Amino acid sequence: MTVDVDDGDDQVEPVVEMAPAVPLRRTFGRLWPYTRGGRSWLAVLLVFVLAGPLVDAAAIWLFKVVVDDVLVPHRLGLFLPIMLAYAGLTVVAGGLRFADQMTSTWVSERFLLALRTDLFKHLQGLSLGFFERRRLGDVLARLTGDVEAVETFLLSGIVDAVAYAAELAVFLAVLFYLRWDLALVALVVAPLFWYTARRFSALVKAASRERRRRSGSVSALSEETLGNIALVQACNRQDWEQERFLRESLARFRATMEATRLRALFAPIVDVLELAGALIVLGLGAWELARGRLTLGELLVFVTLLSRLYGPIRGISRLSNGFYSASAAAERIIELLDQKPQVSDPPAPLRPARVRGEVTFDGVWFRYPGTTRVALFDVSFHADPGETVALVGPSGAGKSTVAKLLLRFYDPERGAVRLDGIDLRELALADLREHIAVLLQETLVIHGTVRQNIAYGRPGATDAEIVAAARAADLHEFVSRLPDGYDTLVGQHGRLLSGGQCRRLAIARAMIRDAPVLILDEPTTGLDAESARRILQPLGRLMRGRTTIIISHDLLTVRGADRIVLLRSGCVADTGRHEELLARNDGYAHLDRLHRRPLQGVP
Ligand SMILES: Nc1ncnc2c1ncn2[C@@H]1O[C@H](COP(=O)(O)OP(=O)(O)OP(=O)(O)O)[C@@H](O)[C@H]1O
Repeated sequence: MTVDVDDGDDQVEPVVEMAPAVPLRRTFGRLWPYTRGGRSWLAVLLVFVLAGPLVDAAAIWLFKVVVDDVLVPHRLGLFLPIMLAYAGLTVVAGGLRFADQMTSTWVSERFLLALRTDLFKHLQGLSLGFFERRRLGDVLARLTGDVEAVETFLLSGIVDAVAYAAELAVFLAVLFYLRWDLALVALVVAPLFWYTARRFSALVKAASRERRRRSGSVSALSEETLGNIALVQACNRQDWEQERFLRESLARFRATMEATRLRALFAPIVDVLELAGALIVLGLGAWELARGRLTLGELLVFVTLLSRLYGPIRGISRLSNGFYSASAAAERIIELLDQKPQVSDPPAPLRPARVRGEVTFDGVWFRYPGTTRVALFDVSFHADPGETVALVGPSGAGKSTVAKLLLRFYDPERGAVRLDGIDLRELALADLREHIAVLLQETLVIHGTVRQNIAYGRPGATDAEIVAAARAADLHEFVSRLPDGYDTLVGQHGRLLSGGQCRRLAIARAMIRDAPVLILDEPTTGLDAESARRILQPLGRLMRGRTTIIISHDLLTVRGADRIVLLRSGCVADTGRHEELLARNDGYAHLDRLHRRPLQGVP
């Protein structure tokens, strides 16, 4: 592998933007609710964590007793009970460590579970517009890597901080009890620890934010390249993609090295500070020993306790580095959690008992978020229950936008879209979409069996209903010939099915939804004449008795519609039946001629 990609990153548009900085307190407040359900265990964990240093301090104290009361005065009778006490303390310490490890893993994994599932739920509720703006790979990286990284921030962070604080308190108390003056001297280096930690954490945070951003970029590029592999290979863009990937990976590598360099530099600096503290105390201790103001046992215990004291001080300083790097991940999660869906349920949604399927667009104006161009411009049309309304017009006229508004992926800027006379904004989103079945241009097939794909339209559908839907979609015969019938896996994106079969699968799925309103977005796109002809019949069965909004370039498929709405540049240019429009609208007649031309000469 060559690693000589120029780092002239500044001129290149960033793959993924840096998430906005969030103060630590807010990060904490935003993530704390996810500990719900595990808080009592967190309290139990704290008890274990607090008990640990007490047991340790007792063991160290026993050591002093051994030296001063057994070894120095040669009173060996006390040896056995002291050893038994030692053994007892070791067993208790081991038990505490086990319980501590199990409980802390449980608490942190529960926290991650809650955070990740909530984030996933939140993402699923976000509007289509969010996904159209964001790079999916980056969103996935936040859902996986960043969630994982944030754990340090909240749980292990808190627990370790409490544990260190407890150790500090216990050991300091014993040190002060032994010799308060020596203890004070030992603490002289503490502010230096603190100052160094503060300086380093700011630098570590900057490097960590960069690292997380680049991880998102790497993930986004992987998803885009591998998801479009056919295009990449067909256009021979592998080298270019490799270069982009390498550039982001290198940037991530550099950011990781920078964070590691800072952390690695921090450790020896702390060692030097610690050694300085210990040497001062040792010097003073030896002086006191020589003058008979300190026993040997006391000095040994003092130095041992001192080494235990610096452990937590060093730990707390290290923790602040970990805190800051985890908060870089937390910022990326909070940015997602702060996203509000562009459309949401009304506070008190109307719940009509029965929907007949009357669709009305009433003076609808619409602009895609973040754009200035008006996509729909005072669009009005009406479909009575059971009627078929066709939306036709040149590419970019706004036909698919009408469908998106009917599904309430977006809300109109002005005007209203109504179902049975009720503004869609007054209905619950789930209820609205329950009443609409949709056949998109790109047929969506999930990785699963034929049966699962059809039943995706209505969970809980019986086998008989699935077969009936497949029959109506002219799919049953084909499925019956498959080796595993309805249990045949269709492969990711329906790779094992032809375009026409995928379309019929989608028809079966729409059929089983049995919704009063149907949206057909270019139902014959991408199919050859024979396949297109073969789906017309099942489509007809699907449309029967339902209000159908059919979007098509192809005037031949929409001639029979009850009404045709001719859209041009986001406006309704004309409305009427095929013959009426043909007679009075030159633009429509022109479109019609365009569609006929390729057919001329066909026998
Ligand atoms: N997500 C989006 N963000 C911004 N602009 C968009 C978005 N989707 C569509 N547009 C713009 O809105 C206009 C209408 O697009 P729309 O997809 O509704 O046209 P269409 O008539 O369905 O075209 P086609 O027949 O090619 O599918 C176009 O100018 C398009 O560029």
